[in-house]
Amino acid sequence: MVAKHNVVGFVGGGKMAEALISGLLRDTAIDTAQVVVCETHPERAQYLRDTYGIRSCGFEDLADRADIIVIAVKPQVVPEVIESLAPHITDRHMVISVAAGVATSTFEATFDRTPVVRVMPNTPALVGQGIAVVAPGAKADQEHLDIAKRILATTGVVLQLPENQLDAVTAVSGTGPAYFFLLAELLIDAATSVGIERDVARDLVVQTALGAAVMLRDSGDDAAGLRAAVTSPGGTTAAAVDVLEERGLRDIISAAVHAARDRSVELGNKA
Ligand SMILES: NC(=O)C1=CN([C@@H]2O[C@H](COP(=O)(O)OP(=O)(O)OC[C@H]3O[C@@H](n4cnc5c(N)ncnc54)[C@H](OP(=O)(O)O)[C@@H]3O)[C@@H](O)[C@H]2O)C=CC1
Ligand SMILES: O=C(O)[C@@H]1CCC=N1
Repeated sequence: MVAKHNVVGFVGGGKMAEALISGLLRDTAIDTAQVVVCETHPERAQYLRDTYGIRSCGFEDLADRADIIVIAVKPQVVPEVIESLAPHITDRHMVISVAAGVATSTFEATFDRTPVVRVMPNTPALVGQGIAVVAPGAKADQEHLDIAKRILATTGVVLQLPENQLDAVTAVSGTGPAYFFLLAELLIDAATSVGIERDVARDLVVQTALGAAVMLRDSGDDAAGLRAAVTSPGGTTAAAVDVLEERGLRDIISAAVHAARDRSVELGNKA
């Protein structure tokens, strides 16, 4: 974990910040006094105070208390956050940004001596099952990367990749939970259309997804191999997969990932 003297300050207290805060606080070595948040909505700030026992404050106070500043606002808001933080950033700060698409150079253009680490986490961080990819900016050294990795490790798996892969990562694992949630939503609806009660359908779909994910992770076999093992010749799975292939699921998934990657690039260009 971060050291006892570190204070992590979140700018933006939305869904992603909450997932990271919950992970941090699951680590028994970190105290609630080591996490602060700056959030514009008073009721959201209140919720975070009530739920996690952390403090909320304004920009100046946050920069004063925290040495690790996590940027967790929407990419479109990043420029105004940089402007608001700039007068308060000193040599003791480092910045971790989770904003989709926003390059470390965007921060470095204003915070010229500040180490910046760009991170793409995902919301399963909330339940300790996240995956986050970290990429160092020009001023970040191994110590800053290690701090970012230790923070993210409280929420799940951490990988390091070059920053030029982060838009693609955003399209796969950052956005990825939504692909699986949509599939679950559609499967549950389809289950009810063949006569299964909705709550039973939910149990069937959730446990099937969990079992498939654990097999993918632990069996040593790849996705195609595991699918082949379910697919008896001339059987039910073949009937279903034929429909998915004929109707273009491969192209649909590929187009979706490209669209998400392109949007990440676009968000970064606007920031
Ligand atoms: N959600 C996800 O799955 C993931 C999100 N991310 C990234 O995390 C970042 C946050 O996303 P997410 O948590 O979903 O977004 P949210 O909108 O849930 O959270 C952002 C919060 O910050 C508040 N806010 C806006 N401006 C300021 C400001 N100037 N100072 C303080 N707080 C402010 C927002 O208020 P308001 O609503 O008024 O704008 C909102 O409550 C984004 O950059 C996103 O790309 C990365 C990986 C996954
Ligand atoms: O939808 C978004 O833009 C953010 C980034 C990745 C997941 N959610």
